Amino acid sequence: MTTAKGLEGVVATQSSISSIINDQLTYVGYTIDDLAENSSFEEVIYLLWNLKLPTKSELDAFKAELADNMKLPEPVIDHLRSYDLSTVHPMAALRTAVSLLGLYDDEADVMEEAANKQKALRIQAKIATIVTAFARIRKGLDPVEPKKDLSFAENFLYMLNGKEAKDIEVEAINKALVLHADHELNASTFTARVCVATLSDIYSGITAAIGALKGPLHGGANEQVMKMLTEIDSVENAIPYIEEKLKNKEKIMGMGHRVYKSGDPRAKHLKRMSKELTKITGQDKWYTMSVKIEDYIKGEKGLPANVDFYSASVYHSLGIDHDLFTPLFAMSRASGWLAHILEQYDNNRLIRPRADYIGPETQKYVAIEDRN
Ligand SMILES: CC(=O)SCCNC(=O)CCNC(=O)[C@H](O)C(C)(C)COP(=O)(O)OP(=O)(O)OC[C@H]1O[C@@H](n2cnc3c(N)ncnc32)[C@H](O)[C@@H]1OP(=O)(O)O
Ligand SMILES: O=C([O-])CC(=O)C(=O)O
Repeated sequence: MTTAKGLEGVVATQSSISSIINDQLTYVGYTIDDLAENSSFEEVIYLLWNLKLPTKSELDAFKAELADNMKLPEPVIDHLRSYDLSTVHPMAALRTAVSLLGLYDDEADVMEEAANKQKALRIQAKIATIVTAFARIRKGLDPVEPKKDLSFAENFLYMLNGKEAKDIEVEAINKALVLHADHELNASTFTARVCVATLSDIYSGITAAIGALKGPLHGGANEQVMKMLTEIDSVENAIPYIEEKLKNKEKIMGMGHRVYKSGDPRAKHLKRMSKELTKITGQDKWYTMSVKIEDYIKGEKGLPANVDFYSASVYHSLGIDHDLFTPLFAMSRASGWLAHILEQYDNNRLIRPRADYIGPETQKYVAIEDRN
């Protein structure tokens, strides 16, 4: 048996959803650069789920359906109110709430394609409502109901802050949502596919995926980047801080990638946004510090910044709480998870790799009173 630690280089499935070839990311053949500049998040969700861009009337109908499904069942809101708000991480709350949503969906275990597509829509629509309801409840505020005439990005900011956002904020969130929507067989998407390949339900698949995204080697890195920047605090302190971390063999969050070697094509968009937004808000030290770190790590270790690196200063300059950075990633990536779940159901086979056993050879059972 040959083992590929961390499944590096293993091709585990075929997919028509997104590709990473020569460090270029495409969704259904459209480059991420084109989509980031031109598309709305709703258009991207439609693309990932239908493998084609919508016409104007298809997009209008899809947006209306999403908006219609954003409201949460009351018991889910009550449940969010029941946590110990001082200790629960929003990713844990989101993971639990998505699982709970399944209990209020009569079709949760109906496996027909049409029912699964409807559930995908319901989950995608409700995920921003969960994140924002939790964010408000823990501040002692009431959740804000979504407005049907707002886009997904507008509604997220509206439900979070209780007032409609400025155009520049909406553009930034929309672009971030587009950039994070799908990424081939990343750890959380693979998790979702493994889960539903047992023919388990869609809520289980998304719950499992949220759990995988939460980790700091994956989506959880964006929160850790901001923690690091906050600890560094000044531009002068950036390189000495990083030198110390590298000396201690610690990883620098937001740097490195399993697949990209020359650079993550999403990072340049977030870098540009970070420059613009930190300047407008008079907090350009976060951007300057980030550039210094990026250049230093590239020079010292040859590692590129990944999608999580500049998203941290972007979200910070939009006034978003640092522990909401990964839930924001999840709101976007849910669209990719759901696309992959539907694709997995469509051409399913149980996912079951082997392990190369390296434990003790066959042993004789020892009665408990004879063990030492
Ligand atoms: C949305 C996303 O999930 S993007 C990724 C988000 N995660 C992060 O930003 C966390 C920091 N980065 C990392 O931990 C890694 O680069 C990963 C997890 C993204 C990719 O990891 P892998 O491909 O498994 O690389 P692995 O962890 O084996 O590292 C290979 C070598 O590069 C080093 N390395 C990799 N990333 C970093 C880093 N961020 N800082 C310092 N050294 C690093 C490792 O220490 C290792 O060095 P060694 O061979 O001397 O032991
Ligand atoms: O693909 C990966 O390994 C991680 C990543 O960048 C993502 O999920 O967006």
